[in-house]
Amino acid sequence: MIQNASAPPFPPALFRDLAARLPSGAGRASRAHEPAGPGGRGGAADGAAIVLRDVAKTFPARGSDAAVEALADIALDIPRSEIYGIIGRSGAGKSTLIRTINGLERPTRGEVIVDGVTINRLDEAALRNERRKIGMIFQHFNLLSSRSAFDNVALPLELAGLSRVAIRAKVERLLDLVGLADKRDRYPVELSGGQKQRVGIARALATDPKVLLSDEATSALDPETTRSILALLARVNAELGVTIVLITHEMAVIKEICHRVGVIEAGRIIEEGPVGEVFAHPRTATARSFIGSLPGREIPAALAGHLRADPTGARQSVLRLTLTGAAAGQPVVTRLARQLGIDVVLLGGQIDSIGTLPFALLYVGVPTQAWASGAVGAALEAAGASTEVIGHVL
Ligand SMILES: Nc1ncnc2c1ncn2[C@@H]1O[C@H](COP(=O)(O)OP(=O)(O)OP(=O)(O)O)[C@@H](O)[C@H]1O
Repeated sequence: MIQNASAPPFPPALFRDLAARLPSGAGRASRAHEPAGPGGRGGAADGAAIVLRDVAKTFPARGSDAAVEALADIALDIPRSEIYGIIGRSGAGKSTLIRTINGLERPTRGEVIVDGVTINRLDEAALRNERRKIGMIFQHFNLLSSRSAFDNVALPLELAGLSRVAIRAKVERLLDLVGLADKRDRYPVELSGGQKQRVGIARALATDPKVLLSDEATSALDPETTRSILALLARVNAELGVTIVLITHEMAVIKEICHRVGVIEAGRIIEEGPVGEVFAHPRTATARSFIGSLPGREIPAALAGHLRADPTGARQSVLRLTLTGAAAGQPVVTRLARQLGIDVVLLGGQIDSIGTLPFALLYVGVPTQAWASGAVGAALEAAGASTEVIGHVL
């Protein structure tokens, strides 16, 4: 069954209704990349939704397999009502991290505090109770195939002991919320991937969680369906105020809806900050490579084979310019050419935005002599461009 990728109906009254029933902080209208708090730390005044203090997780040696240090010294503050993305390659520790946040894994060391409660100190019964504040969605949806969409969403409410009447009212509202009112009696096998994920989101929201964890929730979906699911998550965050932590290996997902991002590698957060800042000024090779993997960000193929690291005898130096905010709207390249009286060749790039932040990445060629003199670098710095030399051409 093909999912209609166009935006589903989201009756505003329905969001208001759900928001009114959620605890403080919910329903705050914050748009993606524009968290409500100062300095991009939306809700910093309310405290963080999730705090990880020096969290480590080592899986013990088993048989001939050595022990694995999956997480090491993770310290993170995830502000309330934000969308926090964690990106990393396969085996970096993403799933272990998210499973540690919802108490499925107990850390070997450190503290995991969700909504003020140190969850790794709770006994099983208290943890089960606390988990109601934490919803989770999965790459492969994890729906029960023997239950209809309605009954899948109803399950956590049945477990919580709600009456049939209350369950019915709530499930109908949630199915409406995710745009699936007309599919309530369908079984998972009769739904598209995007529709199954909508059921997953409705089910995760059933217990009015303060935090929603998303474990590669769009990795099994096509690009259009991915966008529609991400739009739904952004709306859940903005209108219900639910803090979302999503793990992914795709920078496009981070770019689309996250306020902040943490880059995880070998069990450590090696870089973190507001998405715009990390995109504009990545500090680690891993972050640069994730950003470079976005369409339009790679070095133009026709150029890649001709680049040399050594500028000796080169005619042209190839620069990668990153312009964000006001600088992205300025005629930086023409000004550079005029100011220094040099030819500047446009070789490739992309004009884009991260949320509402304008963003341009340009590959330009300048005379090697002008680059070597330092004049080009100084003029670009004054214009607010972040500049990297990526090679030289004979
Ligand atoms: N239950 C376990 N027992 C032993 N080792 C484990 C266990 N779970 C994870 N690991 C190891 O911990 C490391 C981190 O795994 P994790 O699944 O968290 O990575 P990931 O970033 O989610 O990877 P992927 O994107 O491939 O799912 C890996 O080396 C993995 O083999």
